[in-house]
Amino acid sequence: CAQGEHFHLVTPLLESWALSQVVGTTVFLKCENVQPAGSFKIRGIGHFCQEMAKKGCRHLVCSSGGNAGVAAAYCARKLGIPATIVLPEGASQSVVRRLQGEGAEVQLTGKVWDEANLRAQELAKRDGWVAVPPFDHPLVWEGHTSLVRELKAALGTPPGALVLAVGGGGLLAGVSAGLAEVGWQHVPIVAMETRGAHSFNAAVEAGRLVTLPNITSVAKCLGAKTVAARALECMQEFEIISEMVEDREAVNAVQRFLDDERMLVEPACGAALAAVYSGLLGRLQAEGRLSPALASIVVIVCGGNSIDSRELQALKAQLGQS
Ligand SMILES: COC[C@H](NCc1c(COP(=O)(O)O)cnc(C)c1O)C(=O)O
Repeated sequence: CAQGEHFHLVTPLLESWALSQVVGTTVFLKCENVQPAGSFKIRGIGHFCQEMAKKGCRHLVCSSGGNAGVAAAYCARKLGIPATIVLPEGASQSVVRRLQGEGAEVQLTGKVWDEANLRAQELAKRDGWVAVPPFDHPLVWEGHTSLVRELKAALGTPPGALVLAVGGGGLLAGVSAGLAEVGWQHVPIVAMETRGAHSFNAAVEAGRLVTLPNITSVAKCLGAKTVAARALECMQEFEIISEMVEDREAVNAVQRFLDDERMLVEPACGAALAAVYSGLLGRLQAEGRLSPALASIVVIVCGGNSIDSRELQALKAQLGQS
């Protein structure tokens, strides 16, 4: 559909010489970090907000680790609807500043997203208010499918594997739906989390939804204590490999990506990039869980606003990295 009909951009699919060297096969980067509002979220959140506006919603309220909130605030401004964004207390100042810049009211409450979400659900009871789900809603997943249509248009033939990060599982659910839509349902998805925000991996290991006791990872934007049920269902319908990396691997990947491609992304995105930089993809090939001869690999560079050079230095110091 014409650009004017949706808020997201068609993003570049860059062939990365540097990451291709690391993996030994062609790595394409789907650059969602250059989307308006700074991450892939605009796809699903934009679609949801536009549908709610058509139904006469008068106030949007979004609980978020940060990026869904920035997307919701951006959409609200474009739609001329007031927005209230509820974030956990530890949310990065750069995100709070950005939200205020978008004209949204910001509330900080709770230690993790799940607690902020309780406040958003309360506020959504007000007349004309609508809660914008950051990851667990069919309209959000439907909006995210646009990413896969763009991959199909750009590549023609399916990639050997797709790498993405999992927080609440909305991106995974949307990409899976997109793969089914374009006939690529057999493309393996490497679903990455950081330890301490690994609600999807815990659910996969247990065979049922698991609620983590807390979020201990620095990747707060992956910090949903329970993954969406739909994400776990996708395990039955698609080729999904659930993997976990340490915080230091995710932050190291952020640094290496900055040096390799001159783009700064947050640790949530570093979790996906760590599949390349930590050697995990090579290990999966050696174990036979991925084909040794992959035609190409697409990494979804999900982006994220919760990072700047000062925060990266602080993270490296906190994790004892030079
Ligand atoms: C608690 O936070 C959930 C959600 N962030 C989710 C997120 C993800 C994972 O997407 P999901 O699996 O939640 O759809 C990946 N990469 C980035 C940069 C993200 O911000 C949010 O912003 O509210």
